[in-house]
Amino acid sequence: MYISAQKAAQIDALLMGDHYAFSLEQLMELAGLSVAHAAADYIRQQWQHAPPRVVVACGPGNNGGDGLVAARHLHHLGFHTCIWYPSGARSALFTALLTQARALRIGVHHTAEQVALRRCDVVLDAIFGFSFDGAAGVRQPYRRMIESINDSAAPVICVDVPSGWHVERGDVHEVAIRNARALVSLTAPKLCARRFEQRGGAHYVGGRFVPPSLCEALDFDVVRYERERVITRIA
Ligand SMILES: NC(=O)C1=CN([C@@H]2O[C@H](COP(=O)(O)OP(=O)(O)OC[C@H]3O[C@@H](n4cnc5c(N)ncnc54)[C@H](O)[C@@H]3O)[C@@H](O)[C@H]2O)[C@H](O)CC1
Ligand SMILES: [K+]
Repeated sequence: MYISAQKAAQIDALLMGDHYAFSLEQLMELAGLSVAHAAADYIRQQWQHAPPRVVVACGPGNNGGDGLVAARHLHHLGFHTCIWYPSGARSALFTALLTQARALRIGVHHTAEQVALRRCDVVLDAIFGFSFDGAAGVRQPYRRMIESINDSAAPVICVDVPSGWHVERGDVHEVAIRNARALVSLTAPKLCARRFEQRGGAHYVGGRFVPPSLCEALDFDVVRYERERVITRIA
């Protein structure tokens, strides 16, 4: 069930290829919806009385896009949410996601100072996913972003991969998210999720839309989902 970075990229390419014809918009919406449901489930178990502010930290790629979608769904689920997005939108899709968030009065910030992260916040880490390459370290402004999340000691819920972790080998780099409490794997857990589970973190999987023929073609399994749920907790 645990897959390599290469297989994760192959799954995405096949989903968006001629045979299955999903659009990136569709996949991101499904991913972000699953992330919001998993984050809400985790937060409601941990903070029964005073739900925290959720700071959604978004990186420059599609993992960041999942974060932008999740921020909107978390708002609809009743959470106080803000977005931390240093790169700004780089395509019409991301511009639309920001417009949708702003229309809900979700704050969109560029710097750590504007976000003013506090220990009582929860961070949704959507900085890097399965395309992270840590061989030459983390480039700015994301190095600073990860360091200030670590300095805040706020608990972190990670989208697909804890940012800065090696997608397969886990927490082996100098700059990486340290206070990861929960992980939401998308479609199938990446190999680093094994290390995450060994540390006792809560592990959810989302993405209840993958055609069985695609699993067969690429030789991987998906988790079982109960009733009408879009996420399942596996650890
Ligand atoms: N199948 C699904 O369920 C879907 C999952 N999705 C999410 O997409 C990400 C993968 O997205 P991708 O755009 O390929 O890459 P990332 O977001 O992981 O990051 C690429 C981004 O980061 C920059 N970068 C890479 N290494 C570094 C570094 N060392 N320092 C600084 N910056 C770095 C790179 O230049 C790019 O800009 C997956 O994990 C899911 O979360 C999709 O939503 C589609 C469906
Ligand atoms: K992440």
